[in-house]
Amino acid sequence: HSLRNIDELCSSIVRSHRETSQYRTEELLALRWKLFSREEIQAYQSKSVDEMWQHCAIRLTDAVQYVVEFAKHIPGFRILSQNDQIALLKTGSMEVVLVRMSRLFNRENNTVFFDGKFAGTEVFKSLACGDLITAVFDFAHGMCALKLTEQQIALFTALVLINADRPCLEDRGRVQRVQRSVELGLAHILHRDNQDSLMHKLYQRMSVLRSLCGLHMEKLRWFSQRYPLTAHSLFPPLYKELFT
Ligand SMILES: CCS(=O)(=O)c1ccc(CC(=O)Nc2nc(-c3ccccc3)c(C(=O)c3ccccc3CC(C)C)s2)cc1
Repeated sequence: HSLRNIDELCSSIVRSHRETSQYRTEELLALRWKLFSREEIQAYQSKSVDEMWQHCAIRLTDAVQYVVEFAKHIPGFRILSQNDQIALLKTGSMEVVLVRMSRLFNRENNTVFFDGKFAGTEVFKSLACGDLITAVFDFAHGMCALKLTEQQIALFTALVLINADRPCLEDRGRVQRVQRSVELGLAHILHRDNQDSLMHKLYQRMSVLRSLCGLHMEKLRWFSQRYPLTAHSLFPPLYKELFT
């Protein structure tokens, strides 16, 4: 790995992160204080469980769509087999969405960007999965505390996605080689930013992410047992494809 092609790898990952971030951080920071009114919060809280789940699943699927685009622009990702690309997206796309979402988290009033404004946990009450919501907010809080730059987020999310430990990979060796180059890219960026100490913190975040996504899958299983019709016919196809 000459330094030149690590540099090239980093810039192509940062470029595809920029091109596939649904919202640019700066435009969202302008919205930071746009909160839901009492009436709007009431409206969310009076939705039925399956209505609110469906509403969220649609927004989550939008965000996942951009992650799929991001993955397709990562040089090493494209050379993997179709099946390995699907396997990595199946287990990694939600994790990438959660990392990306945390850049739009306002730590001052503990709100996350949702449906065009910033929402506190009370907005998600009718989902009936308070522990998942608390865990998502706590994770976002922890990510914000690291104050990652967009470039660091780009390399970190590429590493979250290209993970050779994922289940049912056909060519684990090839994924390992791509993962290694992305790891070198992240280490290069952190060294350049004089923040080598962040690396082990990011690895800790990755294990929190894994348990958080496990909780999301567990809640989704609970939901689809209780509301099979909604889960099977009203959820977006991509959501079903990736999360069930
Ligand atoms: C991710 C790319 S981005 O450009 O940063 C971006 C792009 C778009 C948005 C707007 C957006 O869709 N925000 C959503 N927020 C939440 C949410 C919800 C509960 C707590 C915290 C955030 C969504 C969810 O549906 C969600 C997310 C994580 C776990 C669980 C759920 C709900 C389950 C039941 C489907 S969607 C935000 C950020």
